[in-house]
Amino acid sequence: MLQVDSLVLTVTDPDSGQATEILHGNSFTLGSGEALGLVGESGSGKSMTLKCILGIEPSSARVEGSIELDGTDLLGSGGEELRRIRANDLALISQNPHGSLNPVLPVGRFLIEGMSDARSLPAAQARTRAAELLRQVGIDDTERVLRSYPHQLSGGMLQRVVIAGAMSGDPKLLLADEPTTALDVTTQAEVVAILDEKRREHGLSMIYVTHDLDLAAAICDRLAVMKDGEILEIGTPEEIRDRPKTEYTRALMSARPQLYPDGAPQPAPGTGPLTNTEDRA
Ligand SMILES: Nc1ncnc2c1ncn2[C@@H]1O[C@H](COP(=O)(O)OP(=O)(O)OP(=O)(O)O)[C@@H](O)[C@H]1O
Repeated sequence: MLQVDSLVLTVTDPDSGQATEILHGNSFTLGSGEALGLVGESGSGKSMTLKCILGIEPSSARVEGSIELDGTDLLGSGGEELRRIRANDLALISQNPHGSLNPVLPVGRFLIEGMSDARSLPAAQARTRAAELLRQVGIDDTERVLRSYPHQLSGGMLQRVVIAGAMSGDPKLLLADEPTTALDVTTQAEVVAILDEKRREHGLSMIYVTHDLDLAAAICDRLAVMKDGEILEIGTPEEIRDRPKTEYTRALMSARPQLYPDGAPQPAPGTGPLTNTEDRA
């Protein structure tokens, strides 16, 4: 469903006029319902890859190559149509959920406005649907959360709200950019579990950006290892573990001593029932 071919991103410094190539001709594909982990150290170009797909690269950037979503080249001409496709078919879950939510709107309004048929739904019905969305991401006290403003909720609760909002828009592809980095460890496991569960339930494709090879191996079908703007190798977690093609991948794994400690794939993290204990509101 997604085919990225020879993706090059070049950024020009507005002061010096100097051009720097950030992504160096990367190619990868993503099948329907598949999850790909983009793994690599800081600055390797993971977030920039997602930004190119979303069309939110820096204004000083030039993107070359092609990014096809179900046959439509997102880098092609036809601005309005491409914007519509991106808005309907892609959903971003970023590191900071505050960036996805309007601080002056209660959470209920955010969810209702994100519903594709919001305008045609009677208010009470939209609210019932919003509450149902929250229940699906493990939030029980829906009335209070729907009334709350983002600053009144914890990061973990907000990230669940963002996931609920993403699901309500019925996207084809989830782009998750280190969605749990800002959360405490217990909450991280809960949010990853809910994201993984909902993605599978809805049959969505996903690109999951992370530094954490263990985590990516647990929730993704394939991993792409990135370094300095280049994808070095792509393979299943087992292939990356058993037959790493590059020294860099080997080093990345040896820097993670807990990866496959028994030689067995790790189970998906935190698949138990969710609690709302991290909510401070
Ligand atoms: N707005 C920008 N303008 C110019 N260069 C940028 C900009 N944002 C990031 N870069 C550069 O692009 C490269 C890739 O950055 P990117 O944010 O994609 O890395 P990353 O792998 O996602 O790292 P992290 O895990 O720290 O988020 C880095 O060298 C970074 O300095």
